[in-house]
Amino acid sequence: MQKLNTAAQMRLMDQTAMHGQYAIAPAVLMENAGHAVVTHAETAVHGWQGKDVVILCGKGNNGGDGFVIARHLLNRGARVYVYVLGTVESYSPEARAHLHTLQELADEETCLIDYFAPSDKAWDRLYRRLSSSQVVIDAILGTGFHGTLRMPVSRIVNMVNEVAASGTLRVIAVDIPTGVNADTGDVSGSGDEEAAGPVFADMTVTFGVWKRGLLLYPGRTCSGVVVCDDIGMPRPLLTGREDDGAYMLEESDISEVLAPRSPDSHKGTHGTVAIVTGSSDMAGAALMAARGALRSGAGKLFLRVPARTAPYCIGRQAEAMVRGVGTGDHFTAADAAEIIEESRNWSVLAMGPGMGKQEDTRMFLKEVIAHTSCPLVLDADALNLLAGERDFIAPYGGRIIMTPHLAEFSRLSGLPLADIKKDCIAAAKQFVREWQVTLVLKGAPTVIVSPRTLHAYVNPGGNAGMACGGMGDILTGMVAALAVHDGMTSLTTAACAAVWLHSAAGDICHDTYGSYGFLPMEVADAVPRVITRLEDSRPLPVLQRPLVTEA
Ligand SMILES: NC(=O)C1=CN([C@@H]2O[C@H](COP(=O)(O)OP(=O)(O)OC[C@H]3O[C@@H](n4cnc5c(N)ncnc54)[C@H](O)[C@@H]3O)[C@@H](O)[C@H]2O)[C@@H](O)CC1
Ligand SMILES: Nc1ncnc2c1ncn2[C@@H]1O[C@H](COP(=O)(O)OP(=O)(O)O)[C@@H](O)[C@H]1O
Ligand SMILES: [K+]
Repeated sequence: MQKLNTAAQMRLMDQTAMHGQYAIAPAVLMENAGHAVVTHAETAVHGWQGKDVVILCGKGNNGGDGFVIARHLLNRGARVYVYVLGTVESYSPEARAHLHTLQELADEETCLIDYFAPSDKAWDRLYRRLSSSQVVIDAILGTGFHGTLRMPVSRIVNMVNEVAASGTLRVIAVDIPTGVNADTGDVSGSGDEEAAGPVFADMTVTFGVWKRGLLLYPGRTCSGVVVCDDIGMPRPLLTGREDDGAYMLEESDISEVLAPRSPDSHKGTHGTVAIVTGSSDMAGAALMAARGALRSGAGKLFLRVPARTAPYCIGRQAEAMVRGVGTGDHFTAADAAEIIEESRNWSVLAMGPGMGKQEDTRMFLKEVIAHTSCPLVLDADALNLLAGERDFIAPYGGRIIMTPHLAEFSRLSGLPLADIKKDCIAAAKQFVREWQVTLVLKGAPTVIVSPRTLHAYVNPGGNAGMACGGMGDILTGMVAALAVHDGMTSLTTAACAAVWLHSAAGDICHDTYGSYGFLPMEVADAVPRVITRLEDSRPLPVLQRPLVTEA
């Protein structure tokens, strides 16, 4: 699991490393940062020897990294053209020291330093320099960026993007591309066509730990391939938990929590999953949720649908035990007692996909939530029906997982869609603080938040081929099956595992079909292969350990 930090958390990390107990000299961290960029980017640019490299150095410490980069590139045989956007006095002591060293190396031939002062001539010179170079290093702004890019940075960035679009210039970003908000992934110019956009990099070498903006869209689109280098930060700072933590899920996190099946297990060991959902014209949603659960290892599966939906479901998924409830084409309050009674034998209950939005279905839903005791997975129409029902839900939140996509989340929470998109991690955490549920905010990427710790887990996988009706229904069944998977330590752990497996199965389908036309059922059918891959990759039998520390 990789930490995903905000700019403020990075500042604190830097402060603790340099001025706290560890007392690392600031120039050393900057040295390590610059050296890391040169080393990691070497393969991406097919070697530095003989390359012409433009290094754009802003007036903060990101620019300071640029001075270090220039020195190391000279040693590797490149010619460097360093554009300095700050004044010598304005730099931090460590950046100034590195600039001083570089000045000693300036020879007008292999190392040219230009204190950039905008003028027609200067712009023209920069454009020609970019056009005749093979690589540009974006050391303009790092985690200190906020708001919208201002002159002269805005024009420089536009120029870099324009020349890079011609295809001959590789763009390497230092720490984060200039113009990407490290906390949110929002970028300069979003929503304002007049404003300058961010740098679009081929590669970003980031320092210490990942910044959230490198993983969240649209920032992720600007970052290219991301490499994280620890630059010698003390280990406790790299791995310690943060108060407002966010973490990126990785394959090893999931393989460690999915316990191998015990050879003498039986169907009762693997959980009795109930899916209570569907309505007259949405039988498919119920069937897809059922398939998601079965392909994720549910021991037994009960499917309960409205009476008139049952004929479309019976026999379509032979493994599911299907029955119609009531008399109509959607659930009504009168159907609740039967489900509540049956739930005594169920390990988990999922509701919502294709359930419809009738008022009497809302009554049914609230009755079932209030009078059952097993974990509940609520998706799709169940969430639409519960919009604004925070006070009703919160007391039951400890056993509820909600899996909204962004539009459902907007309806449910009352937050405008644009605000959610601007900072989805903050929106998800705020919601969980109030509603007290485990939240799976689906999208690209999907964010899971634990109600106990308020930590956010971000799943980087999946692909645009998964943007297809029914994909979420599969996930609903998967979350339910994993919630009662042998050895899961919390609903948050189960939700993380389900989301990761779902996206990895989607990525297998992408490998086969590309971005178009693979089906939700095919994603479900790929899940066992993902689980097998995880089992095969395990070096040794592992002891169960919690993915999510809930203490
Ligand atoms: N010890 C440290 O602090 C280390 C920091 N490092 C580097 O330092 C960077 C952070 O340095 P800083 O905090 O100095 O921040 P930056 O270098 O990102 O830049 C801050 C400057 O940018 C200006 N600025 C902010 N928004 C702007 C906008 N919209 N348009 C134009 N100018 C804008 C600010 O006024 C400020 O002068 C990191 O990203 C990393 O590259 C590395 O050297 C590793 C060690
Ligand atoms: N571009 C994408 N990248 C990654 N995952 C995606 C992408 N588009 C969709 N998905 C995933 O597919 C699923 C779609 O769910 P949802 O919108 O609820 O579909 P439906 O309601 O039609 O079943 C979510 O898990 C989402 O994260
Ligand atoms: K940068």
